[in-house]
Amino acid sequence: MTTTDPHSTVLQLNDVTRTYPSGKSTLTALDRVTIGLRRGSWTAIMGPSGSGKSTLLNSAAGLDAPDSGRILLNGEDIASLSDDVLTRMRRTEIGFIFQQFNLVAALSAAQNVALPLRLAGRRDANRAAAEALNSVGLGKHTGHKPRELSGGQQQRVAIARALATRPSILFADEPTGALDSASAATVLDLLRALVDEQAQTILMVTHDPSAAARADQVAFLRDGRLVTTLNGADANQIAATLAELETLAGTGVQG
Ligand SMILES: Nc1ncnc2c1ncn2[C@@H]1O[C@H](COP(=O)(O)OP(=O)(O)OP(=O)(O)O)[C@@H](O)[C@H]1O
Repeated sequence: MTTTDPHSTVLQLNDVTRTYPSGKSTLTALDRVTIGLRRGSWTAIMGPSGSGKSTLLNSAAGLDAPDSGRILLNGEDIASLSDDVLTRMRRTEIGFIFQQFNLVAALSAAQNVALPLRLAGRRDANRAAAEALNSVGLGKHTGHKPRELSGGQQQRVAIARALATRPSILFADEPTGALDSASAATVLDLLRALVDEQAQTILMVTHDPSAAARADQVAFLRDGRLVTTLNGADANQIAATLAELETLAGTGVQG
């Protein structure tokens, strides 16, 4: 399913709306969001608490179905896929990394990375896992359990695991939220290199303006709406935009 067109749109959300029941009314977590991610681009999603960032990530990853609108992954409408096909697609076309790494504590780094490859039926899972760990600079730590690794190293194992199946897109939910600034910088350098050198596509939710500044574009949500996008902005510009949105969040005032 992976396309090799260097300029292709990997992920496209068109007019995506997601509501939740809230007492007698409904809460609009995503309000007609439209955004496209080109291959080899890194997009950060920011916004005040409750603005819809997690809902956007979960919808884009096919974990949560929108009420209306379309989500296309490599041109395919994920709503049109059967559960089986969607599950298989998630295993191979989508990688996920989380704030708390979510590694299996009882397994070594290599076994953690081999897991998705085994699920995908790959016979060369061990070799591919070793290669993936090598590529994130952890070739000497393949036998270590998560507790024997630093937070930054654990996140790099998680990145190797997420990318082992060579997915079209990597979803990152606060990937540096649990890291000190030096480890965060190493992880962000790795993500940047994946985008620049391997044309990896990344969609990242973060509260940290300096993490968002490493992305190519920063999309800001407020009250479920995509209100503005910055390209190539520095951390100060991003922090200022976020602060402005935080003062307006929940007011219904259009920024
Ligand atoms: N399962 C759910 N049931 C009801 N309401 C929900 C549910 N999930 C999210 N919401 C609501 O939808 C809105 C958007 O939530 P979401 O978690 O996407 O925001 P967020 O920007 O990720 O917030 P945070 O930065 O605090 O993680 C919030 O008002 C939230 O309370």
